[in-house]
Amino acid sequence: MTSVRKQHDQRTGEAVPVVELRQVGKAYSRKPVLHDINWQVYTGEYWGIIGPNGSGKTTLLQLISGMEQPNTGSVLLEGRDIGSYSRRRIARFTAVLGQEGLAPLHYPVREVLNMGRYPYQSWLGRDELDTADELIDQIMDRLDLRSLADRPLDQLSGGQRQRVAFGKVMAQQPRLLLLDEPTTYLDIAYQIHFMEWLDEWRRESGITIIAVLHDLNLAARYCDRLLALNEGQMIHAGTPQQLMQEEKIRDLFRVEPAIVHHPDIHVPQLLLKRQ
Ligand SMILES: Nc1ncnc2c1ncn2[C@@H]1O[C@H](COP(=O)(O)OP(=O)(O)OP(=O)(O)O)[C@@H](O)[C@H]1O
Repeated sequence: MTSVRKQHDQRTGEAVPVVELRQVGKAYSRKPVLHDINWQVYTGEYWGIIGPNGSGKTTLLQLISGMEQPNTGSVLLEGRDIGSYSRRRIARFTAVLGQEGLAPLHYPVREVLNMGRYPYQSWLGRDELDTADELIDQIMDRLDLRSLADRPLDQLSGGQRQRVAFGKVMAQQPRLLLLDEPTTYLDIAYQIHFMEWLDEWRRESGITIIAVLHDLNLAARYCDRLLALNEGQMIHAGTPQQLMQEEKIRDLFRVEPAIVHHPDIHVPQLLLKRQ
């Protein structure tokens, strides 16, 4: 797998954020859904976005992926306004994995993984990476997909399709990975496998990850930073230790929390008391 290098400002020598939001606001049909978001994400960071339903998490991801445009402020990728990038350039830079994974189409798994290489292929289908086939093989091994290589997607379970979707974004070799509740359809064993694969990939390649996660315990365990949104406002940004505090979780989600510490890895974990 290729590794991602940190970008620096040539004049000042300072690290340039991979993603920067400056005073970003977004409204749908005049209804504001994000207000004045200022946020910087640096190479190799792993951010979890948390917050109640409807707080603007998916909209934030859509602004960073270029699917939606802000009404006010600007979104920058490596210091340049996202509007100045071509579609193909964004497809090489950013990969998006949603909770739905992939539609159950009649395409074999290997071909679907190969679709992740489209941004690198000429119109004749030639990949600019000579070792693209080996890359796909490595990904299939890592994700336990070898035995499914020739099976069409529409004969796989939802969880298997989600693994294929993950393989496809790995094949895309992005610098930035955006995940929207990626573990929703996975059983608890695959949830942990998935988060471990992601962690391994990040450590090897230095990829930057931003993930919307409803499961605060997974977020606290794997992310090194959390951003909390409430009604379109950025309420907190900090480490899991800073955010996973009873008062903050109570205010954000209107629940009665009890924070305990994981017995092995000493990260804060959430239990819910009866209301
Ligand atoms: N395409 C759209 N058109 C109109 N309103 C939208 C659109 N997309 C989102 N919204 C509204 O924007 C607000 C934020 O939605 P968003 O999906 O970003 O929230 P979320 O935090 O991801 O929610 P959830 O946790 O339920 O997935 C909601 O009130 C939603 O109804």
